[in-house]
Amino acid sequence: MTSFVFVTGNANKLKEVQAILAAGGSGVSVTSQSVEVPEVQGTTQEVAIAKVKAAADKLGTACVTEDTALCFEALNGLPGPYIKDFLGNLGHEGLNKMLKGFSNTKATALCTFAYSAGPGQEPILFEGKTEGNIVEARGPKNFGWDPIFQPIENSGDKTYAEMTSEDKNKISHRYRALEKLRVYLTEKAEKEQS
Ligand SMILES: O=c1nc[nH]c2c1ncn2[C@H]1C[C@H](O)[C@@H](COP(=O)(O)OP(=O)(O)OP(=O)(O)O)O1
Ligand SMILES: [Mg+2]
Repeated sequence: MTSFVFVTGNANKLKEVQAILAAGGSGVSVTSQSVEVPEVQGTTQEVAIAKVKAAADKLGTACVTEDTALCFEALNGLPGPYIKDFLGNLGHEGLNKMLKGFSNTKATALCTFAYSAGPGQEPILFEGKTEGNIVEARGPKNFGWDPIFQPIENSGDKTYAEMTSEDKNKISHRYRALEKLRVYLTEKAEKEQS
C-alpha cells in the first residue's frame, strides 16, 4: 500500500482527495498534516514548488501539497493562484462583477499537486485542468468558488456546487491532477520493490 502525507489547511480538499482515491480502488492512501506554509507570489508552478519545499523542510519528510488556481480567460489568467484572496475579499458577486466589462466568462480551474521526496529534493508537479464559465452563484456555499464555476463537460448546466461530489470528482481539476500523482506514486513503489 502506497501512502503519502498531504499538507493542507483545507478540509474540503482533503475530503475530495480521500474520496477520489477510495473510488479508484487504487491502493494509494493519504494521511494529512495541517501545517501553515508561506505562499509566495508568482506563477502557479512557482507557488506550488515553493510551498512543497517549505512543507518538506518543516516536516523533514516526503510530502505532497496542492495549489488551486482559477484563471479567467478575459483577464489573461488572473486571479490564478491569487484566487483565495480575491474570493475572500470580493466574494462570489465581486468575482462576477470583475467580468462585467467583458463578453468572455470562460475560466479554467487548475489544480497542481507538488511532490517532494524530502527536504532539499526537487519537487515534481502534476497538473489537472477543467474548463468552464463563471456564472452567478448557484448551489451550496460550503467550498470556495464551487457555486460560480460551471464546467463545460458532463454537467449539463450545473455548477460544481450543484453537482454531487461523485460527479464533481469524475471531471474535476483535482481528480485529473491527483490521477497523475497516483500513477507516479504507484510506479515509484513498484520500482522500489523490484
Ligand atoms: O475545488 C474547488 N472548488 C472551489 N474552491 C476551491 C477548490 N479548490 C480550492 N478552492 C479554493 C480554496 C481557496 O480559496 C482557493 C485555493 O487556494 P489554495 O491556497 O490552493 O487553498 P487553501 O489555502 O484553502 O488550502 P492549502 O492549505 O492546501 O493551501 O480556492
Ligand atoms: Mg493555501
